[in-house]
Amino acid sequence: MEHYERLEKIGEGASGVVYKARDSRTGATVAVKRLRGGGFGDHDGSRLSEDLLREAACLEACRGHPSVVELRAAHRDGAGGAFLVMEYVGPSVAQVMRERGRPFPEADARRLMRQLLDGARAMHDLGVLHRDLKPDNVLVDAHGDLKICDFGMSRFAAGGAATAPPYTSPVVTLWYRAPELLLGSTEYDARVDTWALGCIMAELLAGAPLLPGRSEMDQLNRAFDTVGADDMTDWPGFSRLPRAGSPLCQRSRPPSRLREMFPSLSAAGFDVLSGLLACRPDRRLTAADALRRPWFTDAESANADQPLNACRFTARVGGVADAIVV
Ligand SMILES: Nc1ncnc2c1ncn2[C@@H]1O[C@H](COP(=O)(O)OP(=O)(O)OP(=O)(O)O)[C@@H](O)[C@H]1O
Repeated sequence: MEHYERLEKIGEGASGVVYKARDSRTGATVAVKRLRGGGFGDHDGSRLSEDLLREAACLEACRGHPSVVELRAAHRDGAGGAFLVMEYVGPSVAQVMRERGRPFPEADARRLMRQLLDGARAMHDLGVLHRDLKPDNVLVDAHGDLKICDFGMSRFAAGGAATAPPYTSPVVTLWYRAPELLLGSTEYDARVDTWALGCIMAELLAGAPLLPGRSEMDQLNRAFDTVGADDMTDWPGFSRLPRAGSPLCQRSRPPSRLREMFPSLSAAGFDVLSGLLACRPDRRLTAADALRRPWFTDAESANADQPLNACRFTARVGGVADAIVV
């Protein structure tokens, strides 16, 4: 860590603290995430090493994709700490939305979703599940482009018995958690990420979270009441869900309210939104499917996706940083 001059704290979460820092060898501004110990398995640092290796390995696999934050280095220090050094990007979409205080127009939302879906498609092709996509984990750079960060919950899911299901449940922050996860699934796939991307798309368009649940069951109720239960009980994987017997699944539900919630969204935009937010995983769009829908492929929409004004984002960076004394 002696090469990194700590500048200011820029974030803090369950897995660690993130600082803006300067690499004294190159002068580059970087983000350094110090992974926190804690929990029984950390006594000898083995759990910390495992977490560091997994987050670093998933980031490393996606390295080079413009919509994924770039890993520069991963270190363990003598004091039992672990660090990830990444390119410094900028504020999160959550911070930008809070300070902006109003929804994004459809053309901006489409441009941002194209980047997020392309990053997700690339990571899913590589067998990486992010498992914690949310506006806090999407960063905005000085050009207004998005980069997915925080691979602390991610894991490899493809190939080899060691990576086959069952997977951990619960994963994903409550408001962005797919119905099958809320029902306890341990055999989920990349579509848990595309559900979260559907929630992010709705949030960009509405300026507020779509499903701000207070508990797992409240979250499931809100999901069913908003997008419809979509014959969830007929999904072939339904009977294997640990909470398949929940009375919430038997209750009759009104049809989806999504269209009335987004009346001015174009038909092509609604096709993507409703496809990402299909309750049944087998009917939900993958990231690759979504990118092939007319909202993204129409020549007119491709041309309309102009870059957002960079100043809109950079002006806010100083306001959200929390300066510390080094
Ligand atoms: N490369 C980066 N550039 C700029 N800011 C970053 C970068 N990486 C992380 N941050 C900031 O730090 C915050 C926390 O980072 P991260 O999500 O990786 O930590 P975490 O401990 O896993 O958080 P959580 O528990 O909330 O998921 C992010 O929301 C973001 O604001």
